[in-house]
Amino acid sequence: MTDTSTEHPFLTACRRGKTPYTPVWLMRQAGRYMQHYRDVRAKVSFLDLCKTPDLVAEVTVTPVERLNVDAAILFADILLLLEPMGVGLEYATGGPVIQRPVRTGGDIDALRDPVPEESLSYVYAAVRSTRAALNGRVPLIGFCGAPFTLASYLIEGGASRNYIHTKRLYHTDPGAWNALMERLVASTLSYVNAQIDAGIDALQVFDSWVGCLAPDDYREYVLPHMRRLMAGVTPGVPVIHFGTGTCGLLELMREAGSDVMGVDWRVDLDEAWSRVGHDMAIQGNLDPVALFAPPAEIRRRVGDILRRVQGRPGHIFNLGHGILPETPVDHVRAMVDAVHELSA
Ligand SMILES: Cc1c2[nH]c(c1CCC(=O)O)Cc1[nH]c(c(CCC(=O)O)c1C)Cc1[nH]c(c(CCC(=O)O)c1C)Cc1[nH]c(c(C)c1CCC(=O)O)C2
Repeated sequence: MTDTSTEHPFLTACRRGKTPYTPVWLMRQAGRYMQHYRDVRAKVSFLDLCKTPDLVAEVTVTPVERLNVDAAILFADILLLLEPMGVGLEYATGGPVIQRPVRTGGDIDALRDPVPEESLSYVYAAVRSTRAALNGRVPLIGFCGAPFTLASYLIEGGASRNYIHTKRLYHTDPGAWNALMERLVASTLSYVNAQIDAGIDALQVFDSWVGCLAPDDYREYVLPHMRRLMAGVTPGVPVIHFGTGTCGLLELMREAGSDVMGVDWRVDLDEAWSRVGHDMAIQGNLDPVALFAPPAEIRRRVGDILRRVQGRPGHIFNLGHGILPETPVDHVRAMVDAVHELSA
């Protein structure tokens, strides 16, 4: 795994090449389920942690060492890009809060356009210090939020159940909606292309909440923006496109143009793969709650997912969404070992 002269299996799988085993990493692999992370967070707030490159490197690398996963994901957050837009980003105990949500065309006009190279320079410093700490052991994944999911936080002011304000904006003022999405795409592209310049090896675009949309609304109000986003990413770095609840959207999401499709557990992986097409790689898709089962049951379920894809090159094993804070660490390690052993 320390041999940097050959490409790492994670990157080979993103390009649908044959690998000696199925590579695996986990969304939220750095987080509260790990004692080490809780110890760090006892001393520093979430935002200050994100803004301290040496601490970012430490919490990014620790799960790689403890779990033996095949990729690291930079410790950051999709909402960091919203802070320099001037809307008041805060991480409260109940989750992230936007203090001044945008609801009208006037609110959208008043947003600042972030200059990521300046206001988010701490992210690029974190990429460099994390790369140095990883020392070529595994590739580093950078990430961003997709414009729909970012817009939903900006408009709702936080998490949402029904996305009423978000949907009402495109129902009542599609011009303002498209202006907001265009600005989010432009800022996101400067943000991620500078992550690529700083040294990330792959990019994951999180459209976590896009599954709330009817397919016609996705096609009209989201897909054109996703296409421009994917087309604007500096070539050469594989792009993973992830969402949850996307069973009704997979064929449309394919048209956005990523290299890898990330799917949750609500769809069989082989069905998802044939629907997006075997000319794309696929990532997923164990239910995060399956990690609360006994290790023997976890292993059986890992085997079920691996059997569904029948060793076809281009599968990256992951959960269908992030690890939950209460998850037992030894069960996570048992899952990673099961993926490596059963796929070898
Ligand atoms: C929707 C979204 C957010 N952030 C992110 C998404 C997309 C992924 C998904 O769908 O879960 C992405 C994200 N957020 C975080 C990472 C770090 C890398 C990793 O995956 O390990 C990543 C990739 C750290 C974090 N981001 C956050 C935490 C918890 C903060 C803490 O330490 O208290 C972490 C580890 C805060 C955050 N940030 C966000 C929420 C909803 C929350 C609160 C939920 C929670 O508390 O788990 C927005």
